[in-house]
Amino acid sequence: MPTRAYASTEDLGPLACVIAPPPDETFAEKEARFKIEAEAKRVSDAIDDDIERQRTAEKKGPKPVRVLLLGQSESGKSTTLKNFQLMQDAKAFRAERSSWRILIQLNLVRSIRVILDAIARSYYPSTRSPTKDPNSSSTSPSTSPPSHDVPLPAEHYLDPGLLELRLRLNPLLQVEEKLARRFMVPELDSQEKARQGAREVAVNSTVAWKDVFSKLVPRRHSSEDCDNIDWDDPTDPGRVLHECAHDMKRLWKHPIVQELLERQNLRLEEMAGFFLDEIDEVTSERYEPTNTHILKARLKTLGVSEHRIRLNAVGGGLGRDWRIYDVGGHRSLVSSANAHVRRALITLGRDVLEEAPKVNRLEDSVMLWSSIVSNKLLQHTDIILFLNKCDIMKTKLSSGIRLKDYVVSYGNRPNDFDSAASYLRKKFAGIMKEDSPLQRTFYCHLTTVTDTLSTQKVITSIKDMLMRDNLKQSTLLL
Ligand SMILES: Nc1nc2c(ncn2[C@@H]2O[C@H](COP(=O)(O)OP(=O)(O)OP(=O)(O)O)[C@@H](O)[C@H]2O)c(=O)[nH]1
Ligand SMILES: [Mg+2]
Repeated sequence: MPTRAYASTEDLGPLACVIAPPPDETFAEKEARFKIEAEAKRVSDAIDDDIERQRTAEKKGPKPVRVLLLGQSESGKSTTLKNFQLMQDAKAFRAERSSWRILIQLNLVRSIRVILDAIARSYYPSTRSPTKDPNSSSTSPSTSPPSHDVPLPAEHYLDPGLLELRLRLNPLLQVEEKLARRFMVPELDSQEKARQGAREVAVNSTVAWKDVFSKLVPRRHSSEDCDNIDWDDPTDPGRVLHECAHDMKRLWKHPIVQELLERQNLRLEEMAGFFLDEIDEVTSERYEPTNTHILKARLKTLGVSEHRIRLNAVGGGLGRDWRIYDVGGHRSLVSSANAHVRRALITLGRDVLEEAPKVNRLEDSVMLWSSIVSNKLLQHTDIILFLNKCDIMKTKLSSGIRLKDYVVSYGNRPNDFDSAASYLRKKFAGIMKEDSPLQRTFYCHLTTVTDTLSTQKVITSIKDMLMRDNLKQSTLLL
């Protein structure tokens, strides 16, 4: 039985004062306290033993494969991580669907808000939109090109059908407010806030966000599917969404809204977390997100988060532990890389045909790539480049958008995907050759990480390469 000798009150430090038993403690209270203390010590010792066992096992066994995901914000780092998690344990991934469900609903409501704000801007073209208030919980798309406050002809914005729709969709905004308030992280820097016009739903790496989400929806019992959601709960936000589904579709398809979005240069379908074409599915009464929906869901990451997964070895041998570090945003990328010595680093590029307010996305990717490959601390690290969002690039090129308008040096090369991809590969390979302090192999994959099948093939080839190379002390940085 643990014992504690208490000195006289004058000898007690501030902590001892707090934990000291009351001076008038009875015998029974003392017994109860000893029991609690003994149990706490048992738990604490068990945790210590567990940590020690893990440490010893890690020392004895093969070192975990460490992978760092780097890239600009919205380049697809967290989506790549989701693919790793899906590969590791599809069942566990399924079990988290109730948490993703809420996020997807939030993404959908956010798109509706963007439309409602665009309508509001057309009423008051010379004023700022209601979402420009950084303290507002409303969100606007971070991927949106700068919108132009173009007024609509009066007969359009006074269209009674549109006015009625706006009123009918008001409850949705309250749902968004309620959900988003739980997630808004007041740590976005002011530059980022200005870029977004308002806060985006974000999660800090220190927050167990899936727990937070799951608490928003009463659960029945834990299970591997969405059955752990109490579908009859009257406060489930899914109910409001279901009731508003028809109005959401009418708003999105409304010809005046389409005209307005076009005038304001708002291409919602290119924005992260776009579910307006899947309203029926997302708002259905017992909605369970598919893997594709989960990969499309957008939740901005803040900070660096570590994820531990175990992947099977090549040919079915003993698996290996992997530590994957997801670095939110694009700030302090290289210093993050230095802080975590890695076996692998994956960097992802964004859609190069996207207009950014100040700098062309390709230039942005080139600068980032150059700063990583030239970093002396990473000179022994092999780096794997994902040129991501190839689906978007393919669609844009085939719709007639010309790469040379974004990348002058592309010149008069053919404007098809294969030529563009080959040009970009060569460009990044050339930078590595020129800027890297030591010669190293250029690994590059053209990816669409929202496509599970193709991404899993890429990950498998990377996994096999890393596991084969486990005796080599080289480091791969993604
Ligand atoms: N169409 C398409 N969308 C993608 C692709 N990769 C990612 N996305 C989407 O882009 C959005 C942003 O992806 P994330 O994985 O959250 O980006 P991130 O790099 O983690 O961004 P931060 O957390 O801000 O650092 C998500 O909605 C993804 O579903 C892709 O290859 N194609
Ligand atoms: Mg992220």
